[in-house]
Amino acid sequence: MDDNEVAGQIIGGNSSKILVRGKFGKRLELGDLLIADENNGNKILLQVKNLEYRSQIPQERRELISGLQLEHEDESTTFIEPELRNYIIAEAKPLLYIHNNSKNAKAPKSLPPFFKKVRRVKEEDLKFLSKPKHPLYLGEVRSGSQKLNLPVYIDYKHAIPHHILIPATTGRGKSNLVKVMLWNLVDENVGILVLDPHDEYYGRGNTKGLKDHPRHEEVLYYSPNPPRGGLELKINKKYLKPKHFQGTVSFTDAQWQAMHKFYKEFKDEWIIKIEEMERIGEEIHGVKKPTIAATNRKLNHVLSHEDVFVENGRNVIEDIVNNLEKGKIVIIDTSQMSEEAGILVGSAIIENIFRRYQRYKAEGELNKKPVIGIVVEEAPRILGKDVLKDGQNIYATIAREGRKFNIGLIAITQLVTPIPKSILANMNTKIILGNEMPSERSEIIGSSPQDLSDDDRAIASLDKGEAIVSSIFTKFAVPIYIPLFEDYIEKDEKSDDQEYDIDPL
Ligand SMILES: Nc1ncnc2c1ncn2[C@@H]1O[C@H](COP(=O)(O)OP(=O)(O)OP(=O)(O)O)[C@@H](O)[C@H]1O
Repeated sequence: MDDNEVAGQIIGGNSSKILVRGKFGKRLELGDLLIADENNGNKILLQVKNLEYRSQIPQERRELISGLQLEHEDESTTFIEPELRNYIIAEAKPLLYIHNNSKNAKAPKSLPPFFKKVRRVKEEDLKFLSKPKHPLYLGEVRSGSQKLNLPVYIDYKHAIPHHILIPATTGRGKSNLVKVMLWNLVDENVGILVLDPHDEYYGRGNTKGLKDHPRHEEVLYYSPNPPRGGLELKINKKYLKPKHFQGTVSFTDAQWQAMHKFYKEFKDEWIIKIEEMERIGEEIHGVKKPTIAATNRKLNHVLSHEDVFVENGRNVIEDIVNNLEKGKIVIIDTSQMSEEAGILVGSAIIENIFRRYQRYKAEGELNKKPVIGIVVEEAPRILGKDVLKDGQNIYATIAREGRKFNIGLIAITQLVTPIPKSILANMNTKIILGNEMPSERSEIIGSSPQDLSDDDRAIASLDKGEAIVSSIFTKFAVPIYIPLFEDYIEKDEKSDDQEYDIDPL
């Protein structure tokens, strides 16, 4: 190894913590990826988890020296050979044992050689991070705060049905990450439903979004007031069922019973009939007048958006599901609706696709269908313990059973603690962005596929766009940098132009 490349030297440790003395002037950072080369060409990948000052000078003498410097501001009072007597020791965790062809990597079982010099990782060391058959791009490998030019992908066909969780406090880049992910999925055979309560993914007006994709015909945008190129979100109440209201407002047992009785009796006229009975003040099949009135009031509360919930017209839910099944991205703008109405719209669509995919599985047709991903923002609204205590909604059903039917959630959240542990543990890919709340970090770490017990501070100090991917589909918890969407698509457009320039046509 060229001496210029040396970042430090191994001076001890054990199988979970290797001690590396950092080279003076080449500061090691938390999260840095290091390589210890073995003589046979194999390598051990290490990651800096902790940094500590060490000094050969006794504490009292150090205090004296610093005191002299402070009081006399005398620069010459430095200690002799500071690089030898004061230095930094890094604790580095062995992450992987990489075979000399760099294509194979497994968990390390032996220690790197004692006194071995270590260097910083290079792109070619991580060739085993190859592009999978069904690529879902997440960003570039990051060593500490340095970005490498090495893309990180997971295979969406496996990763989406195993669910993806994106936790972070506000403003750390969750939506940016999802935009980058979706941009790259437009060309793939995967159906993605985006329930968008902030209307931030399509890119209305001058903001950039999925509408700017060269193949924007693969992206459908439904909104109560769509711009040109968008579609009207008008939902015929006839196609709503009682179970779609699970997770919207809290109904009593008697009110649920009333809804089911009306549905059984009047089928797709059930909502209209409840309204009618309330108006004329009649009882029906033993459902008491006050129950009818209260049920009607709650239904009206959820359905109060008259421009969205209408009494006639085609079945838009069916259209949406058909498009998902064709592998398209469907964005539903729920920004102008109440939270409950947005949840209802999502439930009606998801319940429909779930039913269809259950049928395909029973018929042995499921493998011919694209995988379906469902992007949900503010996940505790639908997966929170307090919501689920009223009964399981379709979102929780997908979190628990979707995998069997190739349907998965891409759940975005600021808080993970309100979500039941059993659901968190089922989310087998976590893309963890910065989080300053200790209780949240500890819940995320506790439910992660890889051991992140040493990463608490690293997660706290992640900058915008920096993340850690912990997944059963990656060989280690990969630190990544997510490009800014606007820059990323500009580059993508330029690289398309270049390809066009050299086209012989
Ligand atoms: N990878 C990145 N590089 C640089 N800046 C970024 C990156 N990701 C996001 N940002 C910037 O950070 C800001 C917040 O990003 P974003 O809206 O994606 O965060 P968020 O976590 O979704 O926030 P919120 O929870 O408030 O919705 C944006 O203005 C964006 O420009």
